[in-house]
Formats: sequence, C-alpha cells, structure tokens
Amino acid sequence: MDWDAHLDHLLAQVYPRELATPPTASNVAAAASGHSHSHSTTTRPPTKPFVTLTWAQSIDGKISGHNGHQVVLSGKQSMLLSHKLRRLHDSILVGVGTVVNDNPSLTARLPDLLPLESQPTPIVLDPTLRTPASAKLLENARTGRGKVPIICITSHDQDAAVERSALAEANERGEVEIVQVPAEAGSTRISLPDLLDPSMDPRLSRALGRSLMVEGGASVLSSFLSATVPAPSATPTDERVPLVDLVIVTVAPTLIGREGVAIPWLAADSIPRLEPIRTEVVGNDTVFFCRPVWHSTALSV
Ligand SMILES: NC(=O)C1=CN([C@@H]2O[C@H](COP(=O)(O)OP(=O)(O)OC[C@H]3O[C@@H](n4cnc5c(N)ncnc54)[C@H](O)[C@@H]3O)[C@@H](O)[C@H]2O)C=CC1
Ligand SMILES: Nc1nc(O)c(N)c(N[C@@H]2O[C@H](COP(=O)(O)O)[C@@H](O)[C@H]2O)n1
Repeated sequence: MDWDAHLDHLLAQVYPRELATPPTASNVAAAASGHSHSHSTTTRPPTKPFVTLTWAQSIDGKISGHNGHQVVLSGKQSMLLSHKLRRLHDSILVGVGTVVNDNPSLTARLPDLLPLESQPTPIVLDPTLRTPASAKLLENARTGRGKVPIICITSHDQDAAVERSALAEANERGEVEIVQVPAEAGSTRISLPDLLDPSMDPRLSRALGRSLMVEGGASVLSSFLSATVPAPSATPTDERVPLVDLVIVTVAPTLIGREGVAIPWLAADSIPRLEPIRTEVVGNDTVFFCRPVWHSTALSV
C-alpha cells in the first residue's frame, strides 16, 4: 500500500478544497486580512480559521500513561497522517500542560523536517507564562527549525508577566510573541471564542491563518470541543455553532489501564454530537473523522 498517496487522497476528500492545498505565504496573509485568495475583487468579513481537533487514544480512552507519562499510541501510518495534518494547517495549538509534560516539537516531519514554509506556527495557551526556557519549541525558534514567532497566549498583564517568565529573551529576539486574550469569567483559562475572533489581535490572526490544528492536551481538547461561537444571523437560534469544524481521533489497539490520563469530558448537555464523516483503518489503527453538531438531539444519549 502506498500510504503517502493514500493519505493525501483521504485528506483531499475530507478537507475543503481551499484548505487541502499546503499553505503559501500569500493565501495565509489573505486569510488573515479577510481577503479571499480567489480572484474575487470583493472583500468578505474575516472569519475564524477552520479548526481541526485531533488526538490519539488507546481502546480504553486514555491519551497518556500513568501520571501523564507521554506514550506513543499512533502506529507508523497514523503518525504519518498526523504529520501530514501538521503540514496542512497554518497553525498548531497545545496547552502549556502539554509543553511542560511532553516537550513537543510540533514540527511537520515526513519523516525529515519539512522546510519552514510548510511548518505550522506554534501557539501555546499559557495563561501564566510557565513555558520553560528548555522548551523544544523555543529551541526550534532559535535554531530556525520552526516557524517564528511562536505565539504564547496569556490572560495577564503582558509586561510584568513577560519579565518574570522564561520567555523574556526569546520575546526580545522576536522568536516569541506574547498575546493577551481575555480569560473565561472567574478563571485563568483563555476564552476560546475570543482567541479565534479575527478582530482580537492582528498578530494572532496572522499566526492562526486559514486553519488551526489543536493537538492537546486533555484539558484543552475538552474545552475546544465544548466551545461554541456566536451564530451568524442566518443560523436558527436554537442551534449553537461549534468552534471546532473537524474532529480526527486515532484509536490504537492498546490498553493503558485506569492510571492513564483521559480527556475530562463534560456533562452530556455540554458536549456536541459527533456526526461521522469517514472512518479509516490506517495501519493497525482506526481513524475517525467527525463533525461536531449542536442540535438539541445532543442531549438524547
Ligand atoms: N495522545 C495525544 O494525542 C495527546 C496527549 N497529550 C497528553 O495530554 C496531557 C496534558 O494535558 P493537560 O495537563 O490537561 O494540559 P493541556 O496541554 O491541556 O494544558 C492545560 C493548560 O492550558 C491552560 N489553558 C488556558 N486556556 C485553557 C482553556 N480554555 N481550556 C483548557 N486549558 C486552558 C490551562 O490553564 C492549563 O494550565 C499529557 O499527559 C500529554 O501527554 C497531549 C497532546 C496529545
Ligand atoms: N499523533 C499522535 N500520536 C500519538 O501517539 C501521540 N502521543 C501524539 N502526541 C502529540 O504529539 C506531540 C509530540 O510531538 P513531537 O513529535 O515532539 O513533534 C505530543 O506533545 C502530543 O501533542 N500524537
């Protein structure tokens, strides 16, 4: 089986045509400014990026091992799919919990490191700026292996927080941009509808581009899936609009056991229904492609 061609074909079928082509500098800039990259001369209001939420889990629903210990769940072929997804998206987001725990690179490797123009821009939800100086993300930014600037999202007053954080030097060198986004009421967690609001901050919209891939971890996956955005005026009022456009879950044929970390799911009325789009056996894994929908039937489980 030619997995490379098979997975490219699969992604071309699942993604809207304009997103299934790898990003170029011009279509990313056009998306950020609200201009279509088609030949249209009209300007449309900027929209939120297309959001893919993706993770790998064991058959018993665990995304990492005991005490959050990082485990490789995806087999060779579904890992290839993950890296093709990284290449396809303009930006890639994780929570600071994942940065501290896994120290990921978040680069696209097929299997060699792709050139910078094919790399997604890393975005970290880091309300109290606790990304460590030793983070691979910072090393990649410093050594030209990853896109710059990395975007760190804080909910706090920027200047004082940056000075106290390990990000100060990288920020001065232009390798990290600290962007302030409002927190959810009564919490330090970043408000996700504000994060994806194209009018929030031009540096953020530029970095997000046309498409955002959310990789984790546990808390961030749960928050994204339960988040909704204001409905456009044409949408019936009883339907909520999901913030996430596509969910891609790899299930690996393995058990982790009860000590493993699972996604902290919310109550049934706070999570959308998943409408299956495609289910594929990829190597030994099964990959589900689904669209979240918020009909009233989401309650009837
Ligand atoms: N199997 C897989 O595909 C993946 C597994 N993981 C696993 O996930 C675990 C890490 O998960 P967590 O500790 O939950 O960390 P996390 O990566 O979800 O980050 C949580 C942090 O993000 C901050 N945050 C800011 N705004 C937030 C919001 N709106 N919603 C949620 N959090 C927000 C929180 O304050 C918190 O400090 C690790 O064990 C890692 O190995 C991580 C990525 C993928
Ligand atoms: N696709 C996939 N399969 C798994 O089995 C995984 N554990 C993950 N984890 C994600 O990948 C990050 C590591 O990325 P780098 O290889 O360092 O670039 C990890 O932090 C999770 O986000 N993904």
